[in-house]
Amino acid sequence: MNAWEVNFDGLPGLTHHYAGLSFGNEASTRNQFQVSNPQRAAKQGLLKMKALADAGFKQGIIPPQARPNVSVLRQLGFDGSDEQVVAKVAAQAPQLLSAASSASSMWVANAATVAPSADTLDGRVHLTVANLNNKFHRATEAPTTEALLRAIFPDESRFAVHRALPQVAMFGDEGAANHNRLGGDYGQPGLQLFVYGRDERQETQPQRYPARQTLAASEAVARLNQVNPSQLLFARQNPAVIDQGVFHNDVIAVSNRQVLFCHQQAFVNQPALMTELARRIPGFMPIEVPTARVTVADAVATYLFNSQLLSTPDGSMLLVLPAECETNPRVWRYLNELLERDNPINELKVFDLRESMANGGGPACLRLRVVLTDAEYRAVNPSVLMNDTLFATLNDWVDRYYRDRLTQSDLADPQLLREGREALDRLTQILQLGSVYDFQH
Ligand SMILES: NCCC[C@H](NC(=O)CCC(=O)O)C(=O)O
Repeated sequence: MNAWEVNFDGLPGLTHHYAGLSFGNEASTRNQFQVSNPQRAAKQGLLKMKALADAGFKQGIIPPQARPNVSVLRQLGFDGSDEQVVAKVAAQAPQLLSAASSASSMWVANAATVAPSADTLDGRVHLTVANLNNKFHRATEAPTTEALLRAIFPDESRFAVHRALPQVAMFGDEGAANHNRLGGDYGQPGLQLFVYGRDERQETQPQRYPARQTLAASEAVARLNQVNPSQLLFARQNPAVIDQGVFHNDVIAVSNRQVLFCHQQAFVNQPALMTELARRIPGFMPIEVPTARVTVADAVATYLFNSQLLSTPDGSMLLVLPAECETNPRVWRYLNELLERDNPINELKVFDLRESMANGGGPACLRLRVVLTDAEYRAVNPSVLMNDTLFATLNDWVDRYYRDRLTQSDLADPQLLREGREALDRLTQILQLGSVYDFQH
């Protein structure tokens, strides 16, 4: 079956700011209380989407969530009108207002785990929403993520959207950021490699930072997504790299078709894993970057592996990288040698995504990959697919509603709440999504 990889990018929201909410994500901690520029964040995201759409890749968009999240603040005991809720939390617990205002839903690699129809027992595309249980500000994303995915993939005869796993640590699930699909053409059955950081039943844990994804969660997602059991493999991320800031597997590995581009220290028992992958994937091509060339610290600082590895029509591959890779001489030298070597990667494309990067989100974090057949692609809500008109409309929309400067104290401004709702109401019309936000009900 002919199929495509369609990338759906999350759009940074109007309250994008640096709150230091993600312990274990070193960029988040380091940049706490820096001044953000939500308008620039959104435009950087839109430019990546447009450039890839112009280069012939299929590209969609996933809108931001409504923030501050007033309903979660009510759940925590703040009451009154919506404006009063915001005023009270700002005065009594500004860190909670910050968490309830996070624009973290932009990192849609954590929105869900996707199984293409070629891999599933019922022949539908399955998407299981991630519970993001490890961080409060992210765990609140799940219900709206589910509503958005249902609005984007409405045809239940082709798409199955599953709600998030139970919200407990045992089932901590971070979505596609800990999931790789390897194989041949996109439309052929692939091998789904689920990567977990923690298995509550055994094994040592990272010492310093939390492991967000559990094996029990990965197993449940594979069941929900009806992945053919013969196409499944579970592997453990190296706890030592989690302790160095690799909070998701997509900070240390990226795959496309037969290629797995990863650091030498990415996985536990890595040589055995590579042997197993070589046995199960025809033409498997690992590209393992040795520590002697690029350290884990360099990988975390530059997000070398948080790149998008995209197939071009001639069968070669393109690596989409954040600008931080270009300014690190070791990483940049390695990448340029990679182009010369015998492998499918023959082009690098660099994007300025600094607003997102400063919170620990690179090119791969910003996109959710959904492999779709022609018929499935035609069943996607067409209004979310990127083209010249949508790009122009969204740029105007960003200019109209987004601020170019935001700090923690600005979150208390009741006008920010009103601006956000007006903007998202308009956005759901542009993208023809119907009523997906709480405030619209
Ligand atoms: N895949 C990239 C996810 C980045 C995200 N950062 C954050 O939520 C930081 C938010 C802040 O600190 O303001 C996270 O750690 O889950």
